[in-house]
Amino acid sequence: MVGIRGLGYLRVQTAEVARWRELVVDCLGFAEGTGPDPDGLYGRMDERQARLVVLPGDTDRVVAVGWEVRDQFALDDVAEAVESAGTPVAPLSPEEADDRAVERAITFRDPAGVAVEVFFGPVLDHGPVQAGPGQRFVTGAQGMGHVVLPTTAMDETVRFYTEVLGFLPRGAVKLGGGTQGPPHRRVRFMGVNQRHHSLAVVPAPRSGAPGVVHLMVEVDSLDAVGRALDRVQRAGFSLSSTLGRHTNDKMVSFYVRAPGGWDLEFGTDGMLVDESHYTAEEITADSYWGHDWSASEPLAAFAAKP
Ligand SMILES: Cc1ccc(O)c(O)c1CC[C@@H]1C(=O)CC[C@]2(C)C(=O)CC[C@@H]12
Ligand SMILES: [Fe+2]
Repeated sequence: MVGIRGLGYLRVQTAEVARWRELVVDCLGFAEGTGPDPDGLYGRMDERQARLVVLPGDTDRVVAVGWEVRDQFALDDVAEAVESAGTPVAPLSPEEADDRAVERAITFRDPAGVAVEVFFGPVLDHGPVQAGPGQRFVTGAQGMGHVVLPTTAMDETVRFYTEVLGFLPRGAVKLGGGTQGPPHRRVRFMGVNQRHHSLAVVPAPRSGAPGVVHLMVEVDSLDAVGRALDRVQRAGFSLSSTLGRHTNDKMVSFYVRAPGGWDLEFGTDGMLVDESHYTAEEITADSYWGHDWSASEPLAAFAAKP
């Protein structure tokens, strides 16, 4: 389909690694792996050594979004396409690649200012994935999940991901319920595999930390979502949105606020896109039911300049 096959990993930094551990390990059922930074948190979902890496830092922000390609040839193709589009590309050093448990990777900035890494050859950990009881993450051919990135350069960001990196448009939703009159601002969804969207971009008033709106991960049962929802509430995390079912990817999910003012979306029952029939549609509601955002604090990405 396209060079990039899926969301491979997300690296973030935080001033509150311990609270992150309570959220992702104790509540959301990530298995805890090990990695090069003894003070970091390495969240496993499957045979990969780590999908969600939480590193200690003084501010809360995304460090890198890692996209996976098939092999070394696909990686070279991506590097060439990005360079030709006028964006400087740097290889990661062998030490940096080891650090990420991949064979080789490159890095560059997207028009939203996010550090992107593209890699091939993830190193596997064949030990059992000690995820939450009875819980399995949905990854494999659909990748780790999806990320939603804020951008002050909407058109360039969408053009970059679609025309340079080969992401496929997977529809849109107007912001403000479409009541504001043209020109409309839209959230745009993009995919690289059968997961409806691996990436969405949202127009935002400013750039900078945290540089992300949410990360979505999927599990294989509604009961696992419900139990995680019980645990996040018992552990005193605030729900950004109640449980609901989205109209585009059909995912049943809730959103929980992570330290740093962005969200983790935790869902199940996402649809599989069949590219032989799919056309990009515009939805007019987030959800069939649920997804009440009214009690949540504003996302840091949409707050006025600090
Ligand atoms: C509409 C939708 C479909 C599938 C998703 O995985 C998903 O996260 C969303 C929600 C996107 C949602 C939005 O459209 C408007 C602006 C919102 C409410 C935010 O500020 C965060 C989530 C955003
Ligand atoms: Fe989402």
